[in-house]
Amino acid sequence: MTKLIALLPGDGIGQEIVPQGRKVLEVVASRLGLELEFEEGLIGGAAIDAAGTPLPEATLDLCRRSTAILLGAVGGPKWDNLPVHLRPEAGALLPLRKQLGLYANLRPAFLFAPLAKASPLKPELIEGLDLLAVRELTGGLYFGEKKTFRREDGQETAIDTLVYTEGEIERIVRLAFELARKRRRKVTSVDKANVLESSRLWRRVAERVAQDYPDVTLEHMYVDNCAMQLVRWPKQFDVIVTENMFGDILTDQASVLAGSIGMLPSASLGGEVALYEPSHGSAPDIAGQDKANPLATILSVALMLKFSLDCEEGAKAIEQAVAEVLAEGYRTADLWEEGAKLVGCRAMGDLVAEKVAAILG
Ligand SMILES: NC(=O)c1ccc[n+]([C@@H]2O[C@H](COP(=O)([O-])OP(=O)(O)OC[C@H]3O[C@@H](n4cnc5c(N)ncnc54)[C@H](O)[C@@H]3O)[C@@H](O)[C@H]2O)c1
Ligand SMILES: CC(C)[C@H](C(=O)O)[C@@H](O)C(=O)O
Ligand SMILES: [Mg+2]
Repeated sequence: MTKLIALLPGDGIGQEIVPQGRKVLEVVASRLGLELEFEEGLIGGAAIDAAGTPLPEATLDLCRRSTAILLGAVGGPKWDNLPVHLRPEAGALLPLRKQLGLYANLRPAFLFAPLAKASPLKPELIEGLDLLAVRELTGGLYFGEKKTFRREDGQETAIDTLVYTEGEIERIVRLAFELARKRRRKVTSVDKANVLESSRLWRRVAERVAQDYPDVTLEHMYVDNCAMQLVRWPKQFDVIVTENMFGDILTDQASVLAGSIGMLPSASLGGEVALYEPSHGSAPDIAGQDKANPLATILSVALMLKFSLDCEEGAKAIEQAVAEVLAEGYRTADLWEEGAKLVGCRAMGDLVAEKVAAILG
């Protein structure tokens, strides 16, 4: 049966990287006999400009009809002065995640061996890095009550609220344990339980869930320590599970260990449709210049094959293709090192697509 893939390029480099992801997916599909159909939708600033709203009904409808979604990025300076809820980020990306029930955001930080020199850490600290961040995606500070008002003393005041229910915590922590079982059997639950009530609840729930997984080690770590440990000794981590905003910040940091933010893919799961997107943003500083690294998007396609299209073989072929292209010395500018062969976004997409074709025969 033909499966529908929604393509939402969005803004900035989103327009350049999504076509590379599609190209690679089409090669996998043609070699392995997957029947896929693609339909493009508007989101973010592009949707504001074309349709007057960051998340048009037609886009939501397309997403709901799809098996999986490949998203580029949203946002950019052009829309920065809009009220928060009308902006591409809080007006489109967050409601899309929420409405599709995508509470689990998986962000694997994996160092491809040829990129050891692109990492800021010494080779012995970084070689073999393979950690998985499991970020809660539809709760916490992003989704609690917010308001701005003038206090009695005349001070302009703003409030954001960090709310979690035990059910929201339990489902994400449970997923982290399930994933750890297929890996190195260690879960680090990251919180700020020395200060926050929501973190104290998070810790209690994590302890409770851990009882169902006696074969997996649970450790708790404060988020500030985690930020430090990530650059001190990242290989101590297997699966990190944490609340929405902590996960947002820690994963940008972890991406650099793997060479660049342009290397960090993501899968957002939990609903009937899953969403795949690179962890980075629309990179307005390099947009439209064919400089963006498309590998986070291409590796997100590998996650799509694994989690939504039941095609482990295609996912593995993409990962192998990326490894081989990097081993041959090709680099986008963010990964540049002496002696490398500099390529643009489209050329990197072509190289991976050709390699996938060769691997799958
Ligand atoms: N999921 C999303 O759609 C998403 C994620 C993060 C930020 N944003 C939005 O993107 C806009 C820009 O945000 P920002 O500048 O803070 O973060 P960003 O991730 O877009 O860029 C940060 C830095 O990383 C570089 N970079 C990012 N992706 C790259 C890639 N694939 N290849 C090479 N270099 C890359 C950029 O050039 C920039 O120097 C903002 O509007 C922000 O809200 C959207
Ligand atoms: C754009 C923003 C709302 C988004 C987030 O914080 O979730 C982004 O930073 C991400 O990491 O996907
Ligand atoms: Mg982020």
